[in-house]
Amino acid sequence: MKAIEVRNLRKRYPNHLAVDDVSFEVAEGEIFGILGPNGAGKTTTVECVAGLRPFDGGSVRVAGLDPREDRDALRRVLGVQLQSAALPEKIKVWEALDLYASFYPDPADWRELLDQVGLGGKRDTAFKQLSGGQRQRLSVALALVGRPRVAVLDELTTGLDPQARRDTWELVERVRDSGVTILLVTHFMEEAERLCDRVALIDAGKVAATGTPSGLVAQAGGAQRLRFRPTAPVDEAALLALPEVTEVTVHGDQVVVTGAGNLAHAVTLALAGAGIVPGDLRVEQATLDDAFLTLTGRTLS
Ligand SMILES: Nc1ncnc2c1ncn2[C@@H]1O[C@H](COP(=O)(O)OP(=O)(O)OP(=O)(O)O)[C@@H](O)[C@H]1O
Repeated sequence: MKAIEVRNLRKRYPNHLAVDDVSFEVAEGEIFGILGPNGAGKTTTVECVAGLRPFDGGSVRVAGLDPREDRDALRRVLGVQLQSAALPEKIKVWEALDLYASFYPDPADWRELLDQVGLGGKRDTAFKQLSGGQRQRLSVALALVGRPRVAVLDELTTGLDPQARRDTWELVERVRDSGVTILLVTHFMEEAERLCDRVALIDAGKVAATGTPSGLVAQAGGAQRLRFRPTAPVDEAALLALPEVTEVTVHGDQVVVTGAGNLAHAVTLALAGAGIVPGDLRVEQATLDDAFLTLTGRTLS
């Protein structure tokens, strides 16, 4: 059985078709990403998956359960961390966890969970006194306190500084290693590339493509770019004749070579043969953003 199955999901708000046709499957133990720009319909999709929003068409199963019919059973297998997790300002960290734990028949030991998310020293701190990163980690702990099989994490690292973001990524990996399947919503390409086993690229309420991050990049052409300042003029035609090269452009004293395969090796070898040194050589790999652009004509940001 798949951990999550979404088929032809459709959700219309009064003035807006937010989710037009979204289908994907998530296997047990996967970190599955929903990646797309602001307004693409990501949050609406996961809210429908989590049983928090009615939808107009299609079907959703989480661990075989229908969020519309099996609400109580769903609550026991699914943990949800949403973008706008609002807690009372004065509630202490331990009180929030204790409260959430009381909703479940067999909750996790929240003291252990606090240590796992790195908030062991903050148990008596009021919610309003936590930093952004600490609030995010508390929201992950709250999503996990019911020992879910599946966790939904929405825009988990938005607003965090780079170090807090990396810490949160490690936390998510540890959660997955403990056996939880994760559905992760993000509009950060780096986050999807770093964390996700597979990704659905969502644009304007539709899935543009689904696959592994590297597979999606390769599917969209998998282009690489080399930039360098040659010590002597390059023979553009000779570079273009290499099977790895698709384009050569010269901007002032900088040359940009685009291609695929073992591009860096082929080009540097050809340059060496001509006695040219590629100064300031930089190799740029195509990213999920490039893949998104190729597939949709839009960028993620
Ligand atoms: N409650 C609502 N009523 C009406 N329209 C809504 C509602 N919630 C979202 N929308 C609209 O639906 C579209 C999809 O919103 P959604 O929040 O699902 O996108 P998203 O991909 O999660 O974006 P973001 O990353 O900005 O959260 C947007 O155009 C949004 O303005």
